[in-house]
Amino acid sequence: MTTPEKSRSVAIVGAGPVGALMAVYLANRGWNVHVYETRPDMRLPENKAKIQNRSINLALSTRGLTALKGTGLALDELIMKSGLPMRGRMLHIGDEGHLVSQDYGVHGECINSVDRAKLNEDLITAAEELNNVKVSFNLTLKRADLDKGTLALENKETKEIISAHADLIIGCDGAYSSVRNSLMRYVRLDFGQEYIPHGYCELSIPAKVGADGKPEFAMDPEHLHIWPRHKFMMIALPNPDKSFTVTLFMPFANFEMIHNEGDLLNFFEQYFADAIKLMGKDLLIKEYFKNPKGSLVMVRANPYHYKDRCIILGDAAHSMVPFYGQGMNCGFEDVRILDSLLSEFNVKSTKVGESDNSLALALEAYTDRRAKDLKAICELALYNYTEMRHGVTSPVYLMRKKVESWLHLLVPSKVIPLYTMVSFSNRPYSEAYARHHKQGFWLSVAGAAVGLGTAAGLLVAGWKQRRQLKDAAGLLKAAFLTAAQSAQKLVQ
Ligand SMILES: Cc1cc2nc3c(=O)[nH]c(=O)nc-3n(C[C@H](O)[C@H](O)[C@H](O)COP(=O)(O)OP(=O)(O)OC[C@H]3O[C@@H](n4cnc5c(N)ncnc54)[C@H](O)[C@@H]3O)c2cc1C
Ligand SMILES: NC(=O)C1=CN([C@@H]2O[C@H](COP(=O)(O)OP(=O)(O)OC[C@H]3O[C@@H](n4cnc5c(N)ncnc54)[C@H](OP(=O)(O)O)[C@@H]3O)[C@@H](O)[C@H]2O)C=CC1
Ligand SMILES: Nc1ccccc1C(=O)C[C@H](N)C(=O)O
Repeated sequence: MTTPEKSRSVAIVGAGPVGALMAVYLANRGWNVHVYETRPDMRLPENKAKIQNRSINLALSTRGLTALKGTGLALDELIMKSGLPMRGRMLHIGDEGHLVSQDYGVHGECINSVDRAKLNEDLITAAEELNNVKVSFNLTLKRADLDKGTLALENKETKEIISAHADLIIGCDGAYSSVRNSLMRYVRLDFGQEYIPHGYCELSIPAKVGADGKPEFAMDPEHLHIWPRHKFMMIALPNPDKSFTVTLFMPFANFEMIHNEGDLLNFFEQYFADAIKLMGKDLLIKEYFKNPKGSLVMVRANPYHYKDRCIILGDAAHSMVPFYGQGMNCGFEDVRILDSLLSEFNVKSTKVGESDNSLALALEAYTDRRAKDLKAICELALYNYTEMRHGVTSPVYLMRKKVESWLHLLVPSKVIPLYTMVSFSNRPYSEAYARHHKQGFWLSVAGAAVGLGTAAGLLVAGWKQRRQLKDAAGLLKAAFLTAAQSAQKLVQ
């Protein structure tokens, strides 16, 4: 007698961007999907006010777009309808905010500023439009029994505990994941949580009124604006209503030194004078004191799964600091990769007898293959903070960037800038990381050679002219530092 086929049911905990996208992918495979979300439905007008002023926009790039496209529902196009392409960084240097543009890619590649709430709402709607998806709000997962496949969920309003069942439980419930807490009781889960000493506060630059009375951007909207101040920084991303969402990242110790309006204005006059003009003092004061000072946490976990019963994805598995603009992109890539493994291991939408362990194998392969990539992007995200707040102003960094871009144009298969590999490709993060290090030595040598050559040329051509001597001295210094770095790397 053959065992009757059993439809696979999946409970996704968390209807954030990753949970909603996972729901679409699994529904496309014919699974029965139920998503449980602790928050109220943010598409309802009465709930909108509750989520205001929390990380309003996000940078969406190739990995995220590839996963959205992979649904076959043109979700990439839907989200990009209101996305604003940013082709580079605009640095606001010094007290007067002298502007310097640095392109992200040599071929005009862009990352895109998208509205977090709208993206999340669009994905939930796309999931709900599929017949086999149900989304329930106001339900908080309290605990899960992974062997039995049961979930205990609390109704946020009535506090009643309801129970649900699923063959597979997927934790997409963010950095403080409850599914992960349950998973820890079933597997020897290596786990780490680390707060960095820096936090963030969101501010804004409103649209200005144009000559025709219509709203206009107060700064160039095709850039991600950065005020690099070495130990801290401020950034701004454009919004479709022509405002900018500004985020001030700095050590909590510095936030704690600002007690009143006077302290705040003194601090901004000293470091971000050009931004005060754009924000307006009143709005700056109002937003700074009203908006929360968020913390920044890194979470690492391994493994990500338990048998064929549970897996964690997105921030639940790998919360990272936001500085590469990759957290959500990486979470979307998690979904795409898990889906491709379900195909590779021929996991059917129905379970075929007790001996069908295809799902367990697919989940195991996910942990095995994904771990090194998630480790790499978490490290890169942290590294990018130093680059954004400090590196972008250093001559060594600038020279390396230039040389790297030239070489990429000349020999694109041999030299690819790290930023291009991370933000404009789907190449595994660990490969990008390893390749960047390999390229590093030769780039430093090439950088030093270019620097020395240019400096020597300048010296010969204009040794009498002080200004050129100054330029040459700068370049020589950069070349020397680059050469010293190369030598150091060689010794290591
Ligand atoms: C300041 C800042 C800027 C960022 N900028 C970018 C960027 O530019 N680009 C980028 O790619 N990433 C960015 N990120 C990272 C990005 O926000 C996250 O990686 C992304 O939100 C993760 O999505 P997620 O669905 O895994 O988790 P979340 O977005 O955290 O969603 C989790 C969901 O689960 C729900 N939930 C939690 N607990 C429970 C429970 N017990 N029961 C039921 N539901 C639950 C939550 O309410 C939430 O809706 C940024 C992060 C920050 C803080
Ligand atoms: N990597 C990072 O540094 C950061 C990442 N993020 C990511 O972006 C997502 C969206 O951000 P946002 O909307 O601001 O998220 P929230 O700050 O609103 O938090 C989302 C969820 O996490 C819970 N939570 C918050 N702080 C803690 C804590 N210290 N301990 C336990 N649980 C906590 C909240 O529970 P409750 O509803 O009970 O308050 C809520 O369920 C986050 O969920 C996270 O994944 C956000 C901030 C920093
Ligand atoms: N979205 C962000 C949120 C916070 C901090 C940085 C970003 C970035 O996107 C940085 C961008 N990738 C850069 O390297 O210039």
